[in-house]
Amino acid sequence: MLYPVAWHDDRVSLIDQTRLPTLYSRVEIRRSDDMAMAIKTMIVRGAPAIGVAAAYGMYLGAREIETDDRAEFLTALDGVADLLRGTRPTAVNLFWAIERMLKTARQTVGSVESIQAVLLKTAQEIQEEDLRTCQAIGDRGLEVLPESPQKLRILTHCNAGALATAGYGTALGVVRSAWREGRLERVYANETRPRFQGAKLTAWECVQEGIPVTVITDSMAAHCMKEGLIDAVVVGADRIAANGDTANKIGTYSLALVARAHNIPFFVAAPFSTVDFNLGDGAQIPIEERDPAEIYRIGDTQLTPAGVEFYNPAFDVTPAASISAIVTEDGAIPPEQLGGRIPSQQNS
Ligand SMILES: CSC[C@@H](O)[C@@H](O)C(=O)COP(=O)(O)O
Repeated sequence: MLYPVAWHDDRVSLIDQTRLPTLYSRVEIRRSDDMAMAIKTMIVRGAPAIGVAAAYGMYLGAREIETDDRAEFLTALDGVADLLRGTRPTAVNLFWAIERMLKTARQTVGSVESIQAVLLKTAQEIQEEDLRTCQAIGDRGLEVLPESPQKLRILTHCNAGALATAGYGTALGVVRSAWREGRLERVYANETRPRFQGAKLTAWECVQEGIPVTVITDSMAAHCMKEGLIDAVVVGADRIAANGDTANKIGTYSLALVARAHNIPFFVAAPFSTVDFNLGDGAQIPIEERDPAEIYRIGDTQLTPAGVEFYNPAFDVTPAASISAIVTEDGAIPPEQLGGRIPSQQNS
């Protein structure tokens, strides 16, 4: 199993996802500002993995605070939270994990040292919970996949795999479970412009596990559906509003539309930590805009002439009505019923 975030004695070890698939390497993180930078530069990426990384970032920041005074400590910890919150705006798991760490710190009675110890334990719990959650999502996904053909061809977008979570993955968790149960023929992976998470990361994960994978460019999805090559689409999510509208990697929305046009089921696989029950609908989800260089340059190659302008939104919002079901750790939920399913810990 792949673990993109790992705690080792006194530091966090991250798989450097900017270097895959050419090079598998790990980056050692000892400070909260380095963790913030790792999230911003996408050394670690994918909503649940960002949440886990931010939780450890909060602990690293807590460890850096030099005071015995509880009030001073909690004020300084708010500063760490602000630093980490400023890294990426769309994936709600980031904010969810930071809030949970802050709440834990405020509720812990005792010395600063004891709060620091509890924060490390909480970050580890968030990580372990996400791994269990993803395994549950993967297995519960089997309940909604089409019954025929016996072996399915599943199309996915971006990377919602082990690399994007504590391990196992959400959308790719469903793929992994289907593969284990003999229900998968192959994965079609959209390359996912502009950063190629599908071509680089999803394909790499599949190759690691011997799961047959075909990479296509994003513009080929409709054609492949028309050719009868796709039985189901399964994607992850960065933030889901209470009405089921779902923000995920740019290109997901058009994929949902073409899936509907071809009568192919379109599933979102995500943990409850990705649902933002405070937002009534997807129009309120903040969409990250990234450096235009992601569009106009690949490696050292400049793709466009000088003088053109760019727009580089990293995510889009798929309306709930275009989603067949949201596969959570509690099973598949019709998007319109999501609002009634606030888990108790998010209700408080
Ligand atoms: C289980 S990960 C789900 C999403 O976070 C994933 O599909 C995605 O859009 C990741 O975007 P990224 O910009 O690579 O962080």
